[in-house]
Amino acid sequence: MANSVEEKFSLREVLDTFSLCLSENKEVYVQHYVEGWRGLVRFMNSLGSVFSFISKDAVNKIEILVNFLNGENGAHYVTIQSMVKYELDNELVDLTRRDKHPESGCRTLLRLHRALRWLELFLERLRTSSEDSKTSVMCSEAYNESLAQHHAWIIRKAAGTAFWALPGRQTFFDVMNVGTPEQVVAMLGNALPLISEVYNITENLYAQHDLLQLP
Ligand SMILES: CCCCCCCC/C=C\CCCCCCCC(=O)N[C@@H](COP(=O)(O)O)[C@H](O)/C=C/CCCCCCCCCCCCC
Repeated sequence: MANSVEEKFSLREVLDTFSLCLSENKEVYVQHYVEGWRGLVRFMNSLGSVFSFISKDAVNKIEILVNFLNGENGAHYVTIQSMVKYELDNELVDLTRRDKHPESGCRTLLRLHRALRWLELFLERLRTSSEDSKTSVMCSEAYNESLAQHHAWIIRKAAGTAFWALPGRQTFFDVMNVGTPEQVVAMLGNALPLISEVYNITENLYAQHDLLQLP
């Protein structure tokens, strides 16, 4: 009993983790970024095994970044900015096709970065939704506007099927464990600008170095 209380998911805590991502000079801490994703994956796992193919991929990418952070060159992976500089300076990124560095930090983080755009779009829809809005529709619209453009047909099909298994809006809100729908809306209103800022800083950094299409 004590365990289940301790482990109860709170979306507020997860989104707070994203607020820790930014340093004073607006660099993005990799540690907090992956912690934020870990929390989101926990939330997704609580929705059922139909999402496990998605969470496996996310966990795999989180682990790749954690291994860099804990590895001998970990000091270079403290922020996304230092990671990009280190990997580019040392030719550790496959720029045109996957070859010597198929799992660089830069390409791995890019996949999560694209997913962060999906999250931003989905949460914004959720924030402005009404009682009869369908989470499956909000989720697939957000997906089609973001991640889908980078996914093969088979992945899009599987994702589209999984979205139909999403619980309704009220159950979703309950699992988020934030409080009343009004409190959820307020919390999303506070969290979204932070998520957008992390997204925009990363997007600009990747654009500046021409890294947005890494294979
Ligand atoms: C209101 C509560 C907040 C919502 C909580 C959302 C929880 C979401 C948690 C995790 C999201 C999944 C992140 C997925 C990362 C996908 C990265 C990716 O694009 N990987 C593909 C490309 O990788 P490489 O092959 O190039 O290495 C890979 O092919 C993908 C495979 C799996 C399918 C990914 C489908 C993504 C759908 C995202 C929507 C998740 C919906 C969850 C609904 C709660």
